[in-house]
Amino acid sequence: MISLRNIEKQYDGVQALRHVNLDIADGELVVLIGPSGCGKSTLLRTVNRMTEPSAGQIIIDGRNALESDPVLLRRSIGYVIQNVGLFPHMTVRENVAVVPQLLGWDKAKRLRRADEMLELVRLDPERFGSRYPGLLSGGQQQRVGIARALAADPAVLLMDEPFSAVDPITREQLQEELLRIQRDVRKTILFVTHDIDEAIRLGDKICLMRDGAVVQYADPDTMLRQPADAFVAQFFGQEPALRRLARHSVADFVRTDAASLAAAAKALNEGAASVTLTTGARTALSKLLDGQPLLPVVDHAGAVAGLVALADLTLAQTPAAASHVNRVLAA
Ligand SMILES: Nc1ncnc2c1ncn2[C@@H]1O[C@H](COP(=O)(O)OP(=O)(O)OP(=O)(O)O)[C@@H](O)[C@H]1O
Repeated sequence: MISLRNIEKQYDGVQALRHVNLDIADGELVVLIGPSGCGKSTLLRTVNRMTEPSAGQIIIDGRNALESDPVLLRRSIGYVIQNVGLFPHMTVRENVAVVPQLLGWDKAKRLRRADEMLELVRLDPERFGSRYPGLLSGGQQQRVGIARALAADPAVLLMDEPFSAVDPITREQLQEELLRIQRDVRKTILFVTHDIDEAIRLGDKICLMRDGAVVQYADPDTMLRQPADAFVAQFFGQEPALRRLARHSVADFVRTDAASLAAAAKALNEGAASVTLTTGARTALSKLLDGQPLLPVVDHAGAVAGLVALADLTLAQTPAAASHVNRVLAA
């Protein structure tokens, strides 16, 4: 459990954080979001004391973080940033093993651990372990960054816009991977983003900030259904029901009956664009709105897994489609 109590931060003349109170339960992924300059990164960085608060308390698992040795504190908390910050002259495996090395693990143990972490983020250690980071794609580097942050098995992970620098398709894959990893490892995660769909997709809770203060702290569904004020409602936009689709992937809507599988196979043979089971439901909806009446769905091996149709994803188009969508959204 992380408890932030009455946190204030002043820079010369700027009140970056105002009276912030926030409790983050163990194993929860909390997304910080809000307009540019509202204090998201500053708040994130107070947790491992890269930024020292001007006032307030930070309690991590009952211990006052402001009384801990800041260097040891930082080593005990994973940190992932936008451009990863991998060491270019070290191999991928050595990069992942950096914190275990600082913690004094012996070489065999830390390299074994690095390979386990690379497998966790689905990078084959045989193929990627001895490469240098400059030879990896942006998405692969981001996976290495996550593997590195998890290597010493920290209970807490801080992620500051980790997926902002990659293309939208890679971003969706990384989001899916993070959710999968989180199901396995259950870390307490604070995650900063600018992207509302990303916040809704990933957050167990969302903390919306404005001018250094918390405006609303709630699970995504509550935030969308019961915005605390006009600012929150405006921030999340006019279409809360469509926003809620962001929590879903194609797998939640896919039709897998024999007729659908046959139609999907036929469409694929005719060269139709496809989506995967992990494609976000909103991405699938935009493709369908682009004019394709149905989308074949394939699994990770490229095999036909079913199809999604516009009626499945547009709310209330037909009573049957609406009730199917509402069933999924209510689940
Ligand atoms: N080192 C610093 N010195 C002075 N002012 C700072 C410093 N770091 C941040 N600030 C100011 O504190 C406020 C909050 O900044 P912060 O980076 O936390 O916001 P943010 O919500 O993460 O912004 P963005 O979304 O644009 O990254 C801003 O007004 C910023 O200009």
